[in-house]
Amino acid sequence: MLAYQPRVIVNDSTLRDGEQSPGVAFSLDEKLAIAAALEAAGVDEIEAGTPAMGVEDIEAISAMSQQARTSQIIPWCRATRDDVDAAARTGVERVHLSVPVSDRQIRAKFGTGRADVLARIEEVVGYALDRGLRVSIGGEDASRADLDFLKRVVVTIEEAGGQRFRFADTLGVLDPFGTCDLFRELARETDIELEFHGHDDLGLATANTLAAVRGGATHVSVCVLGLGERAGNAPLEEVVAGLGETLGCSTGVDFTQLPQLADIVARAACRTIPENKPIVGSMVFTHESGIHVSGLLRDAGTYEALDPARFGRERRILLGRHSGRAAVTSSLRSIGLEADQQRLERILADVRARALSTKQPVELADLALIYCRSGMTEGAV
Ligand SMILES: CC(=O)SCCNC(=O)CCNC(=O)[C@H](O)C(C)(C)COP(=O)(O)OP(=O)(O)OC[C@H]1O[C@@H](n2cnc3c(N)ncnc32)[C@H](O)[C@@H]1OP(=O)(O)O
Ligand SMILES: O=C(O)CCC(=O)C(=O)O
Repeated sequence: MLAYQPRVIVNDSTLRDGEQSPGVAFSLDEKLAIAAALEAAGVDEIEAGTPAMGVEDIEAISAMSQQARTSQIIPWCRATRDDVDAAARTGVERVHLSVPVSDRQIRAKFGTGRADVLARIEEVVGYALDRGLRVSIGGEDASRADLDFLKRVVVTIEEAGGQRFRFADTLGVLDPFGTCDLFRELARETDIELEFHGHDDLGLATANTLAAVRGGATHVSVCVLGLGERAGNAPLEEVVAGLGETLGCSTGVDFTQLPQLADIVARAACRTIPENKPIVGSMVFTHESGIHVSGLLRDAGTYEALDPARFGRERRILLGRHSGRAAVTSSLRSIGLEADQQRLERILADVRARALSTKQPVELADLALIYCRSGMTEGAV
């Protein structure tokens, strides 16, 4: 039997933490388009913004909530009555309330201590429940908090009637083994839902998110393309693919929608998608090296663990400085050309030289020219 959830709920925060990326600002139309694309991809929950920011944000969250059919729209709030009141004005049914839980943040932000945080949770959860809202609580900086205190936090949430605790690795300082252990400890303490929100300061956000699920997290907080504060958050596309591929968990996300979703978000965020970005980068299903291509042409599984078609992508073979004979022969055949062994050697040498001089892949049109030239050389000899 699996020790972790076979169906993990995805909470996408592109429109909240994602928009907190320096310089990123989404218009209402962009927010509605992103929310629609997230829903079309099968994302369960959309953290849609921060009502405390003002009327524009309240109206945007409200508009997304009216548009949504299957995704739950959830506003992000601080743990205050005023923020709950602002959230209630959006007309949503659920609210997420965040509170610092590390001693360092509690002291700096509230000038108080742990008892104050527990009292705030109790008070504000009750306040939100009285307004007919379902409540989850976010523990900001949970990764630097005392574990025994975190256990008291989850018990307090449960007793107050909250339904979820989000563990935030706010500064991205956890490692996967530690994350898994922490979730095992918390899952032993409570029956409420447990969510992980990981930042990527050490490049570990995806790994930590998968480890949290392994430890008992029921929910994962992610952003498309890993947008978010500083180095960003765990990328939605990596987490859903990783959960499926490595843990065999389903998320309900339609992987074929991921490239389009990434394009919509990248455009709205004015960010380019790195070519090697897992799942959605333009080059991640493209192969050049001779040994790989020779293997792939016999059996795609030799050098491809992920089937590009599952992600709405296509395999591409490019010619370049690392190409071998099998790749060149196959590319020539794709444009109706054949070369004997000697001619193939000349073509391969030319392909490599061209790739080096241009620092670009050698396109099929270039290959056709190289092929013609190799015929002329042959005639001249
Ligand atoms: C790790 C994260 O991602 S946390 C989410 C970060 N998101 C944002 O900051 C959203 C954008 N923020 C904003 O638009 C503004 O900061 C607002 C509207 C939320 C608040 O604006 P202001 O009233 O001008 O406050 P300001 O930004 O100067 O400071 C934040 C205040 O929230 C308090 N605060 C911070 N976190 C919490 C919390 N979880 N619960 C209660 N209060 C909190 C701070 O202590 C500070 O209080 P103070 O004004 O009494 O000193
Ligand atoms: O408390 C939360 O909801 C998490 C807030 C956040 O974005 C973070 O701590 O990184």
